[in-house]
Amino acid sequence: MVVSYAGKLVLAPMVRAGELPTRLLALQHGADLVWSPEIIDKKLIQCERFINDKLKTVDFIISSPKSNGKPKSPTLVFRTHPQLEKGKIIFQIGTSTPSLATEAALKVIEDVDGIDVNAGCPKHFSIHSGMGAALLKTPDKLCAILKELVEKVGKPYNKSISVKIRILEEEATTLELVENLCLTGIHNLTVHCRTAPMRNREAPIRDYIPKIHQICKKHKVSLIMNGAVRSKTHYNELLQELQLPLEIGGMMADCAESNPTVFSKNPLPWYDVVREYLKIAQSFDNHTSNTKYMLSRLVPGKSKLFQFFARCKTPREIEYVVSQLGEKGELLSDPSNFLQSCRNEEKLAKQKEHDKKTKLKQAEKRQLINVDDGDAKQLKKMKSEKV
Ligand SMILES: Cc1cc2nc3c(=O)[nH]c(=O)nc-3n(C[C@H](O)[C@H](O)[C@H](O)COP(=O)(O)O)c2cc1C
Repeated sequence: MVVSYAGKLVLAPMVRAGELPTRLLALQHGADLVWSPEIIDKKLIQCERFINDKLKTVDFIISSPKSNGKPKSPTLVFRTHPQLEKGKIIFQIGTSTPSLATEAALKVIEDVDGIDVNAGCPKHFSIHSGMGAALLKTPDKLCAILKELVEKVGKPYNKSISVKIRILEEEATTLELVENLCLTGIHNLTVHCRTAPMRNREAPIRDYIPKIHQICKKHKVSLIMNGAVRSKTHYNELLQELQLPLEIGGMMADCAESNPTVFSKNPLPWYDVVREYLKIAQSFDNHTSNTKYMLSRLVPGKSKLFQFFARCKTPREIEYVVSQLGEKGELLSDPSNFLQSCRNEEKLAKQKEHDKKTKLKQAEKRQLINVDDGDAKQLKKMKSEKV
C-alpha cells in the first residue's frame, strides 16, 4: 500500500543525525514517518545489499571503496530495520540526473516506503554539482527527475515519490514551481519555509503555505510544512494559529535532533533520552563516531557529562560514562580516572603493536640476510667450479 503523508508529524532527513537509532527512537515516541539522511545517487549505486542476520537489519554497504588506489574497510551507507521501520521509512536521494536517481532508487525501493528528492540543501557540496537547492533554479530538470522516478520506480513498485523544496523569494514563482511539481505525479511535497540563503536560526516564512496547500489539494498531493516546528504541541498550535487544515503535516529537524522524543505529547527529559538512545545505538552496533555526534546534540553543553562523553573512544567507555548518569541527569561519580586508565591501556596496546611490528621487520630483515648469505655461498661455489 502506498504510504500516506496527510496530517503526519515526521522526522526530517538529517545527514549524520538521521541514522537508524535516532529514527527508531523517534518512531517509539510517536513519529508517524521517518526520513533517511540524504544519500547521493552515485554513492548508493556503488552499494551492495546485505541481510544482517545478527541485527535483523538490511545493510547497504560499499565493500571496498578506494582512496588513492588503496582499498579501504567497508562503509555502511544505509541501514534499515524492515520490521521496526515497516511502512514508515522514506529514503532521501541527492541527485541531479534522472537516470542516476532512478538507478539509485531501484537499489533500495524494496526496502523502503518512498523515495524523496532533496531539492532544498543549500550547502556547497550539493549545489556545485546541481543537486539540492540548485534544482530550484533548474525546475525542468527537477521535474524530469521526479517524472522518471514516478514512472520507473513509484508506479511499478507501488511506492510514493516525493520532493522536499524551499520557498523561493517570490510567492508567485513559488506557486508556479509547486504547480509544476504536482503535475509530475508525486505523492507528497515538503516545503521548508525558508529561502535557500536563509539559515535555520532565522524565523521561517509560512505565509505561502495556504496557497501552496490549495494547489497541492487540487492535484491530490499531500503537503508537509517544515521549519522551526518545535514539538507536537507546537505543531498543533501552528495549525490553529494559521488556520490550516489538519491534513497538512509537520516535519521537525533541529528540535528532533536534540530530542528525538519531541513527537510525543510528553517528550522525555534529556537524561532519559540519552539512556534510551544509547540502548538502541548499542543494540544496532552504531558507529562510535555517530553515537558520539548524537550525544553531543542530546546532552546539554552545560552538563558535566558533555565533556566526558566527548572524551570517550569506545562503546565500553560510553557505557561506563552513562552508568554514572543519575536519575535526574546529575553526575554520580567522576569518570575521569576510568577514562584515564582507558587511555593508558590504549597507549600500552599501541606500544605492544609497535614492538610486534618492529620485531617482525627485524625478523624479515634477518631472513633476507640469510637468503643473501646462501645466494652468496652458492655464487662462490659456482664460480670456483667454473675455474
Ligand atoms: C543536522 C542536520 C542535517 C540535515 N540534513 C538534511 C538532509 O540530509 N536533507 C535535507 O533535505 N535536509 C537536511 N537538513 C535540513 C532539515 O531537514 C530541515 O529542512 C531544516 O533543518 C529546517 O527544519 P527545522 O527548522 O525543524 O530545523 C538537515 C538539518 C540538520 C539540522
